[in-house]
Amino acid sequence: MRALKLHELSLADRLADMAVDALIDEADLSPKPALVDRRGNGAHSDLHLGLMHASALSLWPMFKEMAEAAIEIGEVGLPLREALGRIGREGEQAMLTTTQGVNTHRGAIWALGLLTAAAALEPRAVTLNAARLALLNDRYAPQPLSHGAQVAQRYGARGAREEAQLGFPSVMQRGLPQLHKSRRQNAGEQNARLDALLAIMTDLADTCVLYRAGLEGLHAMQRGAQAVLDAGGSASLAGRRQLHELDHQLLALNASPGGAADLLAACLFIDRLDGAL
Ligand SMILES: CC(C)(COP(=O)(O)OP(=O)(O)OC[C@H]1O[C@@H](n2cnc3c(N)ncnc32)[C@H](O[C@H]2O[C@H](COP(=O)(O)OP(=O)(O)OP(=O)(O)O)[C@@H](O)[C@H]2O)[C@@H]1O)[C@@H](O)C(=O)NCCC(=O)NCCS
Ligand SMILES: Nc1ncnc2[nH]cnc12
Repeated sequence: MRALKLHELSLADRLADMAVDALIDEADLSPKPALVDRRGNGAHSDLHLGLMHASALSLWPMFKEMAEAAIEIGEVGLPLREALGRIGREGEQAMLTTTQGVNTHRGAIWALGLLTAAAALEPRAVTLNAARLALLNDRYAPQPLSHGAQVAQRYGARGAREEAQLGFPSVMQRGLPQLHKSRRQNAGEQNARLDALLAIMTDLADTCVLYRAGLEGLHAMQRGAQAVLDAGGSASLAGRRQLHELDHQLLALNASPGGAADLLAACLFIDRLDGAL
């Protein structure tokens, strides 16, 4: 039998591979504060690493379909936005079937879905086109009283929607520059990725943290992440001590930065895409 050559994969196949790889790399990265990783389930009683992997793999057909819709429709506009909304909702159902009802990757479906579609349209304008798509109003989107919506009412934090509408500032201005900086400093790839996650955490209005632990949790996350970076980052002994301290603090507050984790996956996706151009 002839071996499958990677370059024979379609653009949509390759983008779906990159999105799933980014989710699996995020899940495997350890030690992440209060998140599911190779050490354990962090602040989650209903999640574990195997479930995160299964969830990520279940989303491959959805990412492929999103990329194909973008290629077929060919431009940013309401038809593509509403196609992505429909495909995203079906993907969410596939995820919930796989995880038996546990929300593993809702935020990632949103962020990586927009980025995958934008990459299929024009790989050199990914965050710009993702933001333009996020600004369009999907007329068929249900308006559930999600955790994000409840937190928006209570604290005025706008979370995942705004992050995408602004072109992913936490990724482009914090995560990616830190990833590159830590790599330049020879921190090692895993430490560079941890530093990128921490950089995202320093300023994010993570609605998962706000919902579970309020402003106290959010401030603990932001300050603790900054303290690790100030101490020298994950590759330094002082930074590692701060990282363990942050893990303990967030676990005590039951504060899981799931939004930051999704944005790290978005950061790794864009990094991979840049490398492929
Ligand atoms: C437009 C949507 C993004 C909906 O947003 P909204 O804020 O209304 O809804 P949420 O359901 O709260 O989902 C937002 C998820 O985004 C992640 N997130 C949080 N803060 C940010 C941020 N500042 N920037 C970016 N991303 C952020 C986060 O996802 C992760 O957390 C999930 C677990 O959360 P939760 O269920 O609250 O978990 P627990 O506390 O553990 O629950 P319990 O144990 O207490 O039960 C996990 O999945 C991570 O992924 C937020 O959860 C968009 O989602 C939407 O409209 N979707 C509909 C389908 C659609 O149109 N898709 C579009 C395809 S392009
Ligand atoms: N590693 C992780 N742990 C908990 N929630 C998450 N949401 C996305 N990635 C996650």
